[in-house]
Amino acid sequence: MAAWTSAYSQTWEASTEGRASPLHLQQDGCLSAEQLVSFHRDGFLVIEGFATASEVEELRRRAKELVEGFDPATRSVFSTKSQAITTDQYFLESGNNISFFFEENAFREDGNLRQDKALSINKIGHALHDADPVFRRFSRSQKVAQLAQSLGLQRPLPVQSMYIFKQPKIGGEVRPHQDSTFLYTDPPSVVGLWWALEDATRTNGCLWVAPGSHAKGVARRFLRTPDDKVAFDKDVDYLQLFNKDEFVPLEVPSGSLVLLHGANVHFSYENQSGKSRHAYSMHVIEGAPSHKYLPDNWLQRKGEFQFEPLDCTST
Ligand SMILES: O=C(O)CCC(=O)C(=O)O
Ligand SMILES: [Fe+2]
Repeated sequence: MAAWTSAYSQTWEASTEGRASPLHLQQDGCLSAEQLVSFHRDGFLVIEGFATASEVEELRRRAKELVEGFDPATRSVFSTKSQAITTDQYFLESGNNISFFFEENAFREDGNLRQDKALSINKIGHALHDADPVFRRFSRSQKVAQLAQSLGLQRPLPVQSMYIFKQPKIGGEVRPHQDSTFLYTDPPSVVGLWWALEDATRTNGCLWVAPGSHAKGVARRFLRTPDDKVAFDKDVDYLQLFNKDEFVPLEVPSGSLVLLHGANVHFSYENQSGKSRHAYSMHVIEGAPSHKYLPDNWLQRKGEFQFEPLDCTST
């Protein structure tokens, strides 16, 4: 086991000694029965080596290109602390396209960027998996479809994707939250697929998850109001519901996939280190008629791209 192993996965490894690797996919590209048990028990699962080095490289290169082609005059700041900033039209429309969100601390008081735009962007979202050919290819690859199916999704439907930079020094904190808050289906079905595109460590702001937190259900929703604003339906302080010491760090090497149950509570600290922590994340729901994607979710598709399921015909 490499030096990456977090406190959590060491425990896992010890308790599964002698069995097939709990940290890798099976040869057939599916999750093992043990991995499924672990995912449903804990609300998350780490799979190392899911993306190859060349896939990681390709996604990183493409993100770099997208940023190079972006004109920072059209600016929007991403903040999980103050959602008010994200209520603008740019945010709402980003569910349909490729939009760029700056780090909160990217700007000087005079409004100019502190550093190069390539080191100032918090994330790109939220339709990379549909609107960009390179992200589309990876997101809709057979191995991703197979993984989604092996999680039990009948009609895996990706609804949101993000390239997250977690920039050196200014990479913002992501406050504790549940992904189903933002992409609610009735009944809930969201699974987050989060790929490390660089080694993620405690130093550069890895994910922290509360094992078992999904069992308490989804605490609140983030809604699009009838006048096209966004708001939470209630105030929830996750750190009152969970102690900080219930969270474990997921220190994972580049190429790892972290699966997050939609009700899992997770967060990441700001990145105070000099190293970035790039990640690509895609949220998938059950797209079968048994599950309804609610019309008051903030992310609604209009125009060119409609939601489109992963192609499971060849898996
Ligand atoms: O990358 C992070 O720090 C948080 C990402 C996240 O919350 C997600 O992808 O659901
Ligand atoms: Fe999340």
